[in-house]
Amino acid sequence: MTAAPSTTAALAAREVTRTFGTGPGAVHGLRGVSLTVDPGELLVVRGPSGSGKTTLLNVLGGLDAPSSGRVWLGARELTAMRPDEVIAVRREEVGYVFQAFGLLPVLSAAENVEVPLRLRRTAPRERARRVAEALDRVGLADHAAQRPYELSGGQQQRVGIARALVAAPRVLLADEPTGQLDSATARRVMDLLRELVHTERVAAVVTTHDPELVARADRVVDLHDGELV
Ligand SMILES: Nc1ncnc2c1ncn2[C@@H]1O[C@H](COP(=O)(O)OP(=O)(O)OP(=O)(O)O)[C@@H](O)[C@H]1O
Repeated sequence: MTAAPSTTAALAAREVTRTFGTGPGAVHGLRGVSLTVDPGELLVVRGPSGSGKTTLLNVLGGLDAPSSGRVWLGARELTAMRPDEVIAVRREEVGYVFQAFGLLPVLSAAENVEVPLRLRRTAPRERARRVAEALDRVGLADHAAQRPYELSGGQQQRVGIARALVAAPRVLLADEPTGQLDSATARRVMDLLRELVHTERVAAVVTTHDPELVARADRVVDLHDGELV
């Protein structure tokens, strides 16, 4: 019997498993993971390499389907949707921050931030307004025209955060977002991420090994061999 998610949770997973392959060689990426994240909450998922952190984020964000179990974004069950519905809901509801920033090198900071709005077919004037606002929130209003290679690592990740939040998603997923930053820069980026999660009321799931990042969580869970412990 699978319990229904709390009505206030922005994100919920119940008894999620993800198995790669079959038979004796099968790899159990996730084994019965259940969690909920509320709006404005920063949940850190900590775990050693290979514990299933990336697999969990992929399943929570609808980039991968679980082998069993259920996932909800708000009241909508991702695991009950057709693939095209999942893609549409993902664009509407989920922002991603990547370890290696994931910026397109030929685009300026502003154009990178604009990408999710173009995917959602937001009108040009509204796009320009939202991009300027998002860059301002991450302190990069004066760097809008610069390409990623003209920015520091911390600035590039701030562009990544602006891009993830520009379309006001319900959920933010970040896989080792400070993994490529020196510790002082990582602290500043984390402080910004935490502040934005709280002010924008987005439900965030962030994976990390970084103790600085763990210290800034509202809640921490540990993943070991695909299980929450
Ligand atoms: N597409 C796949 N096919 C087969 N096995 C996979 C696949 N993706 C992940 N795995 C396996 O599932 C387990 C969890 O992997 P995952 O990448 O989620 O771990 P992780 O905690 O994110 O690790 P890291 O911190 O090194 O990124 C590992 O044993 C991995 O080899």
